[in-house]
Parts: sequence; C-alpha cells; structure tokens
Amino acid sequence: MATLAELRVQIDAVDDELVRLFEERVRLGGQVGDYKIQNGMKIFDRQREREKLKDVAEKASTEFNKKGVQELFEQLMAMSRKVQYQKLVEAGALGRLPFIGVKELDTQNARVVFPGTEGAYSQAAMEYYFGEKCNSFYVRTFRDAMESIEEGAADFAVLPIENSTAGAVDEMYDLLVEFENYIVGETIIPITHTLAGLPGTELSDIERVYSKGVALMQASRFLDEHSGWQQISVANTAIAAKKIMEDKDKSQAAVCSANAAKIHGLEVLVDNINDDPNNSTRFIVVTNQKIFHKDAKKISICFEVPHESGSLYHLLSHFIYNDLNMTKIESRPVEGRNWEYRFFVDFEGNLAEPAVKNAIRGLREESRSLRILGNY
Ligand SMILES: C=C(O[C@@H]1C=C(C(=O)O)C=C[C@H]1O)C(=O)O
Repeated sequence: MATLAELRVQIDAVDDELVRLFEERVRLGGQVGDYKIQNGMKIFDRQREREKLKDVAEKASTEFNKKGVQELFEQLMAMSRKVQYQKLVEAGALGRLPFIGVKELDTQNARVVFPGTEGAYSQAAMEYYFGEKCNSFYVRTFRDAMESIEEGAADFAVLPIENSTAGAVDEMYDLLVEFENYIVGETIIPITHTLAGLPGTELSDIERVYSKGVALMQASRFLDEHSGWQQISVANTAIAAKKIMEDKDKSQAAVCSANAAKIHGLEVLVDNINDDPNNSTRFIVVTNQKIFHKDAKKISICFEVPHESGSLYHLLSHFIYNDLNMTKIESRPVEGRNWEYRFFVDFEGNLAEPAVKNAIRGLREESRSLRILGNY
C-alpha cells in the first residue's frame, strides 16, 4: 500500500492540474464575456448552466460524485459569471444608474411628514434628524405618509423600520416595495414607554390599554403582570394618548412616550415599562426623488429569488465575490404567491463604487424584480 507521503504527491499532481484547468476555464469564460458584451447578450444563461450540470453529473460514476461534481460546477460557473460581470462594468456597459448623486440633501426648506399625531416617536425622530423647527405635518398611518411623499405633498417622510426588541416593522418593508419612494437617511432614537392615563387614575381603575401593536409587544412583561387588562391595538402610540384624553374614561390607559402623555394632558402612571431598558428604533428618511448622498455608506435593496434550491445562496455570492459586507437580511412573503419570498438586504457601499455596480449588475440579471431602495 502507498505511504501517506506518496499519496500526497499524487494529490498534489492532480491539484496542479486542477489549478491549470481552472485558470484555463476562467480565461475562456472571460472570452465568452467579451463576445456577449459585443453582441449585447445577457451574461447569465440558465439553460446552458442546467445542461452543463446534467452533463457533468452523467459523466460521474457514483451518486456521491454526481452530487459533488454538480456542486463544484455550480461554483465554477458562478465564478465565470462574475468575471464576465466585471468586464461588463469595465466596458461601461452597465447603463447609467438612474440614481443621482447629490452633495447635500435639501433639508433646509423641506416639508416633512410623520405618522401618528403630536408626540409620536416618529416626530421625535424627525426633530432629531431635521431639527425641532422643521416644517412638518402628520398623517394617521405609514401608508398615508408614503402617499404624501409620492404625491409630493411632503418632501420627506420619517418612518420606523426596525426596533431593537420587536424586530423589523414588516408593514414598512411591504410599503417600500409598493411605493416608488427611496430611502435617503436614517436615524436611531431610544424608545422609553410609559403607562399614561387621565390625571388621578389608579392602576386598579384600568380595564383597557391602547397603543400601537409593537409598543404593546415591547412592554409585554409589564402588561402581562396585569392579565385583567385588555390590550387594544391602534395606529400609533400618540394617537392612543390622544384617545384617552378625549374619552375622559379612567378605565382606559395608553402605552406612549412621556412626551406624548404631556402633550395630551395625561399623567404618567408608570414610567419606563419597556422590557428592555435599551429599547430603540431605527427610522428611515424617505423621499420620492431617486437621489443618494455622495458620501452614502449603506445600500438597501430587495429582490425575489426563483423557487429553486440554492438560488439565495448563489445571489448572496455576489456580495462575497465583490468583497461587500452585508449587514442585514430580512424576508417577506410575496403577495399572491404562497411560500415565495422577497429578500431585503442591506450592505455597506456607495452606488458610485465599481464593486457595488458589479454586484448589482449580477443580482439584477439573476434575481427577479431587483429594486434599489436607497443609498444613505
Ligand atoms: C461562460 C458562459 O457564461 C455563463 C457561465 C457558464 C459557465 O461557466 O459554464 C455558463 C453559462 C453562463 O451562465 C457561457 O454562456 O457559456
């Protein structure tokens, strides 16, 4: 029987040959890329790749090797595509991204909309981002705010996208797909809930607690200690505070900020009721212009993937091969198509960078309905 050293000499010889063949394959892939660019063809040829996988599997002898050789060729073909996308970007055949880079966002004379009413957390986030004196108005729901932007009634909207305790604000993700608005900024603010009621309310008076669903979730430990209280979801925490003030009924209380309680003439009955003392929410700034700040560092995109094994894996490889750092991924069901999903990815980068252009080019060809939601 051969010794370990002898076997390794044989493996080394095979590997040297593999490297030589790999380089030869990459070179030929590059030539295919040149041909496609000259003839205006798409890089990704799904049919050809399917045939190739079938062919190489047939040439392998065992089930194990058939599977292995297919995995190997999936990788090889993905790499060859990346070389071709690179060439496409270098040749300037990317097509101009319709996003326009701007030096500054015009926030000075802007009219800003936020959801809820006076005292909403979105208002606090807006004032933090645009300054306390900004020209603003409020609408009832997130959808109303997105509509105000699309119609041009406001220049910017400030909307919650993610909470440190409750996670993604699902509705916002869906609205970003539905509306042609773009993210141009973000800001994070601490969220400290209180239980607020009419002045003089005792905890024993309370029968119903009103707030936004996610706020009730963020205070669930405290609320669960009072199992007799009915929890009722309304559009917004500050809208809940306003309702309590208007109804003048001591059996009702709201989960809202101390500021919302004060604005609506309520008394803070219990302060700081969120489960997590570091509870905070990330808000996005949305506009209807396709612009991005020249120094923007983060890109949000979304896409649907074909319903096939490994498709997400292959799409994500565009980030790896272009050395881009992914910071977040979310998925949401695609409306009208059960068990199919749309993915939302955040990654570091600027739309003007070649690596970003290259990745987006590949993602656009290989996914369904890729959308750039913003660079900020
Ligand atoms: C090299 C090509 O481009 C891509 C890469 C392939 C490969 O590496 O074999 C196959 C199909 C294309 O998706 C080609 O079209 O032949």
